Amino acid sequence: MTAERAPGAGGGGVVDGADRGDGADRGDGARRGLDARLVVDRGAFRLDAELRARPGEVVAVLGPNGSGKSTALRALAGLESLADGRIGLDAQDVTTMPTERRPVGMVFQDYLLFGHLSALDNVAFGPRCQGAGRAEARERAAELLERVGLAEYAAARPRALSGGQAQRVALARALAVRPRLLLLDEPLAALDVHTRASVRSELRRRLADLDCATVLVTHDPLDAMVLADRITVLEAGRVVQEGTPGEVAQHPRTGYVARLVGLNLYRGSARGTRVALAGGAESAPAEVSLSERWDGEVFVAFPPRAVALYRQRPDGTPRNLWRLRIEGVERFGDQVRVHLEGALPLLADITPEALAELRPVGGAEVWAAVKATEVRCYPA
Ligand SMILES: Nc1ncnc2c1ncn2[C@@H]1O[C@H](COP(=O)(O)OP(=O)(O)OP(=O)(O)O)[C@@H](O)[C@H]1O
Repeated sequence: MTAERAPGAGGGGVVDGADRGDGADRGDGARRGLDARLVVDRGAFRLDAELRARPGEVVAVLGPNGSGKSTALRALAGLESLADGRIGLDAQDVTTMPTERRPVGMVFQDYLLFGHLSALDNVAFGPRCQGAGRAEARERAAELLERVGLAEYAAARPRALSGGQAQRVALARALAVRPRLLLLDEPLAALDVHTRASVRSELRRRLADLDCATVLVTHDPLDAMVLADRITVLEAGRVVQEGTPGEVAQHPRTGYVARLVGLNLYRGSARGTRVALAGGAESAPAEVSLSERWDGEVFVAFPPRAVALYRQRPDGTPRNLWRLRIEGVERFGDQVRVHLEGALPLLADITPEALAELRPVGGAEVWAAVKATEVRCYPA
């Protein structure tokens, strides 16, 4: 479950058994996808971060303002030169390769579509720059617009597109250069709140279909949780945590991460007002009840402060009630954060007085309750 650090010099970062390499260009054993150490000096600020993403994997770089997210993305795109480190892409060293020659597609925060070009010509722009003929570039652009569901908007100018559609054109444009690395800068920041949720789910599905490595930067934990397979958290130019969204949410390693992902988050399958959770690890799948009806694959989330803990089974049973084991307790601001395990892993923030009343001894079992109205649900 927990992220492992590669042992030894030059290792660092997260590895798994199947892909344990040191990033050297060595044919079979070489790491595919992105394998980078980015060192950028900007006077008082220094970015020194390792970033890895396998082909088909989406890695979110999450961090507060000024933590170096944009610097990292710009360095990957070749818009920022490295003081030290290396950028490997599918075992090729692209550290000093000029931006325009890198097999990298980028979606900028406000999409930066060319206002005077049609959607089709916007998408055809990259292939044209790479030397494709006009007909070939437009053919590839048409295919990509179709893939993002915008075939009928080929002739439209950017100003005639909604925010979500403009984002799809920007994505098609980035993919048109057949990138081995896709970079997304705050991909949902330009959208209003109502559009965000639907575009987020749609973008997730599109990213899941890609076979290139994807790195996106965001300061919104929800975007990172929903869009990414793995999250790398940057603070002050350094990686402070990395892992799957579940790992990062359940085991914050800094106050920033804990506040940021102050959510219990699960994925599951909804039917009516019940969600059967996926991947219940060693235990039987738990269920979460909702206050409204949903169907299909969803995320359910609720904050630790929405959890009440009881020694005895409470009367007037709330719809979500689990018997769980206390695994640990720590101070969390003026609250106490209780780590629970069992049918589902859970964080509960309660007052020190409430903890005193529970009188937990090691491994004690308690009842954890969450009102269905506290549970947020959104499409996976
Ligand atoms: N052009 C520049 N020259 C010098 N320092 C810069 C420049 N641009 C950014 N910085 C500094 O580099 C650091 C990292 O900035 P960066 O924009 O990468 O952070 P970020 O995590 O993307 O922040 P935000 O979420 O606000 O976009 C900051 O301390 C910033 O002040």
